[in-house]
Amino acid sequence: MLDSTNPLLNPSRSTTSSSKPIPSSNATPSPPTAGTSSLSSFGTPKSSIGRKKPPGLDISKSILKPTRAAPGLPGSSNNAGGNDNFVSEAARLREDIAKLQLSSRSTSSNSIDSPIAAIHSDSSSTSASASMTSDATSGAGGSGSGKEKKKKKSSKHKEKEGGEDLVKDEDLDMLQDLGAGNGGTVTKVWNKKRGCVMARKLILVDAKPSVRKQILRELQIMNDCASPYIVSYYGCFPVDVHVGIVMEYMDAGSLDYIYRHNGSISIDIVGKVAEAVLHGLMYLYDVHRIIHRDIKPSNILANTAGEIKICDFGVSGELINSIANTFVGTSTYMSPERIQGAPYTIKSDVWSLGISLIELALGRFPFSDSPEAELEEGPPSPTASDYDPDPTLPLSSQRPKLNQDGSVKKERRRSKGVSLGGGGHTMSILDLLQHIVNEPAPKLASRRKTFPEEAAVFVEDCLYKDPGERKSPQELLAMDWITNSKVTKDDLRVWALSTVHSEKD
Ligand SMILES: Nc1ncnc2c1ncn2[C@@H]1O[C@H](COP(=O)(O)OP(=O)(O)OP(=O)(O)O)[C@@H](O)[C@H]1O
Repeated sequence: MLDSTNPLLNPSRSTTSSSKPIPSSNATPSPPTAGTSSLSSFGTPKSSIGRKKPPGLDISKSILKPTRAAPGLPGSSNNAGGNDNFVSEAARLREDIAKLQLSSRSTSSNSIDSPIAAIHSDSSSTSASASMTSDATSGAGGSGSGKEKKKKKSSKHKEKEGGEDLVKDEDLDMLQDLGAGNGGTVTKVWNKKRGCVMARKLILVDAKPSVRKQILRELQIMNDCASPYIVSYYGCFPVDVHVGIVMEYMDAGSLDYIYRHNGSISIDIVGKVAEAVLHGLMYLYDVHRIIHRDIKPSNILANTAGEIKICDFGVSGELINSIANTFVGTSTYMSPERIQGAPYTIKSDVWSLGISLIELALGRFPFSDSPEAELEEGPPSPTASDYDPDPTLPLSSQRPKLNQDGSVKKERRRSKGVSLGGGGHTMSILDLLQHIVNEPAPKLASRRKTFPEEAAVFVEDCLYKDPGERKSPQELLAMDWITNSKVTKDDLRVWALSTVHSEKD
C-alpha cells in the first residue's frame, strides 16, 4: 500500500505548461546579429514554449495543483515575511551569485575520453567559484587544504583571465526558445563575446534564506563538474528574481524530442545512451557524491559531435524545490522505493534509466495506455496482434484507429502516456504509482520489434523492484550489451545528424 501521507503522493505542483525543444538544424552556426533577423540563420524560430508536453509523463504536468503561488505574485503564501522580505532575500541571492562568479568553461566540447580522465581533469580544473563561501564546496570530499589550494588556483585563474571568461547576461543574444520544463525556460543564445552558441536556462527561485546556501552549493557543484557525459555549465548570474544558468548547447536536443520527431531510437543507439548515462551517474556519485534524481529522456541530450550527456542534476535538489510554484521529484520515472518514501540512492537513478531506455526503444512511455502509438519507422502492418494490448503493458489498451484502407493509423504525436483526461482508458496518477509499486516492472519487449536478448536482460537488471537486487551502474557497465556494442562515435554522429536533418513532422 502507498502511504497516503507520503508527501510524494500529495505534491504541491503547478499545472505549468511545458514544451519540447526545437533543436537547430545547424551544428556549427555562423554568428547571427542580435534581434529577430538573426534567427533566420538558425532555422525557423519556432517558439516551443507554448507547446505542452503530453500529460502523464510527469506528474507535475498533470493534475496536481500548487499549494503555493510564485513569490511576489498575488496570492503567494510563502511570502509570509512580506514582499519586502522576499525582495531583500532575492537581492541577497543576487549578491551571493554575483560573488560566486562561476567561471566559464572552455566553449568547446569536453575532449576527455573517459570518466577517469574526467575526474583527473576535474581535480585540476581551475574554478573561480571556489572563492565562494566554504559551505558551497562540493561533496567531493575535499579537505580544508584542498579548498585552500582551489582558492589559490581560482584567484590565479582569475588574475590570468582578468575575469574575462565570466559569462554575463549582457553577452547573450536570445536566438530561439528550446523548451520549458517545470524548472524554467531554456533558450538558445549567442554569446557575442565568445562567438558561440550556448543554452541559457532561466529559473525563478524562491530565495528563502534557508535554501540560499543550498542553491549556491548546487550551482557550485554544476560548475565543478567536468565530464564528457555531463552537459557543461559555463556560468550563472542573477536576472531579477531568476537565476540564469548558461550551459553547453546540445544541437540534437533531448532524447524525448528526438524520438517523438523521428520515431523510436534504434536499440544499438539506445545501448550507447545507457552507457553514457551510467558513466555520467558514476561521475556525479564518485566525484561529487550526488545522485541525479531526475533521469528521464528530456534530461538526456545529444549533439552532432556524437556525444550523449545528462543535464539537470544539480537542480534536482533544493534549487528546484525552491522554485516557486512547483513540486519536483515526483515523476513516473520514479522507482518503487522512492514512491514509498525511501531515500534516494543511486539505484533509484538506475530504475529511472531502465524506464527511459524502454521509452526510447519503443518510442513511447512504457506505462502508456496506448501501445499502438509506438513511434517506429514506417507504418506498422495491421496484423491481429495490433489489436491486442501490448504484453508489456499492465493497462487495458485502446484499439488502434484505422485508416479507410484498414491500415493502422500512424501516430505522429507522442504517445498519450498515462491519460489523465478521463474516459475509459485512463489511469490516475495515484493508480499509476500504485501500479509501479505493486505490479511487475515493464520489460523491453514489443509485439512489433525484436530486441537483442542482451538488451532485454540489461533493462530487466535496471528494473528490479527491490533496489538490493537491482544492479549498480558499475555492474551494468560490465554487462554484455554494453561491452559488446559495436557502435562507434562516428555512428553516433551520423545518427545525431540524421535526427537533426530528417525530422518527420
Ligand atoms: N543544453 C541544452 N541544449 C539544448 N536543448 C536543451 C538544453 N537544455 C535543455 N534543453 C531543452 O529544453 C527543454 C526544457 O528543458 P528543461 O530542463 O527546462 O525541462 P525538461 O527537462 O524538459 O522538464 P523538467 O523540468 O520536467 O525536467 C528540454 O526538454 C530540452 O529539450
